[in-house]
Amino acid sequence: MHKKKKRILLKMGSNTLTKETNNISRGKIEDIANQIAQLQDTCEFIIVSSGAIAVAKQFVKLESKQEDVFVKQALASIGQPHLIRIYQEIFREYGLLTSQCLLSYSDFEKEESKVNITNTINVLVNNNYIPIINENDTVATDEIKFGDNDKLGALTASLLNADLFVIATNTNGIYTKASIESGTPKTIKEVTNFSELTDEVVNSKSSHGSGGMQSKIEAAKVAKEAEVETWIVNGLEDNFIVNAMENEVPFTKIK
Ligand SMILES: Nc1ncnc2c1ncn2[C@@H]1O[C@H](COP(=O)(O)OP(=O)(O)O)[C@@H](O)[C@H]1O
Ligand SMILES: N[C@@H](CCC(=O)OP(=O)(O)O)C(=O)O
Repeated sequence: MHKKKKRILLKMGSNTLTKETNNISRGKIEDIANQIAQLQDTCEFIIVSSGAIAVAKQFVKLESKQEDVFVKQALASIGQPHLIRIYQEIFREYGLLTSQCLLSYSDFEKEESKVNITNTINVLVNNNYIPIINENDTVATDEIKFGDNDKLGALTASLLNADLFVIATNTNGIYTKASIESGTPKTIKEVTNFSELTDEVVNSKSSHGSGGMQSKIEAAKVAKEAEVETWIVNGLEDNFIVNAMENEVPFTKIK
């Protein structure tokens, strides 16, 4: 009998996509494609990817006396088609098909939009297309102001009944605060109760990151309410999804 595939929502931040440089890493996108190709018989993927602003910054500097956020929105508009082109080129080499969906938080508050998102994405996935989702930064500024696309990932994972929400970041999951302070970071392997985490988050984030670990914890809460399990994994490492599945690397599971 045909077994139902495990639906995985993968969130890639700018930081992991650039491997902490100022350029999008084609190698990282190849790593993602390679993993999806390895897992395609048992898993189906939906990707929430940032990186539009980072790509645009590689080749354009916008002149504007306007607020920073307007400039970011314009950069996102310039970078998004390039970001998707890079995904499309690389994924095609692995025999994988891609599509683009631009969403915003407010779309998740309207019943009609929710039904439309679900229907579109289900048709895409059922036809072996991998939807690549980003915030529609022309109309919404939630994520470029506060978030990390983490919440967008959580809302999408919840709406689309994902079996697993994987947040790729630049640490081996959530570390204990004491271990960060002593300089030997130690991963919290499993979280069942969010109150355990309130004291662990420290006030730092990576070079391109915007929300820090707190926004990932908030996202995991949203996912948990919809009974979706979240994994926070180190997306800088090669084969990070497969290795987490095989328990070969430290990461944080939030059930
Ligand atoms: N307890 C913690 N464990 C791990 N990282 C933490 C913790 N508290 C804060 N952080 C910070 O959160 C960062 C990850 O968030 P962020 O920079 O927004 O990443 P991304 O760009 O992947 O979304 C880490 O690099 C680290 O500086
Ligand atoms: N939507 C925007 C970025 C949103 C954002 O800050 O995301 P992240 O890289 O996850 O911190 C983009 O694609 O550049």
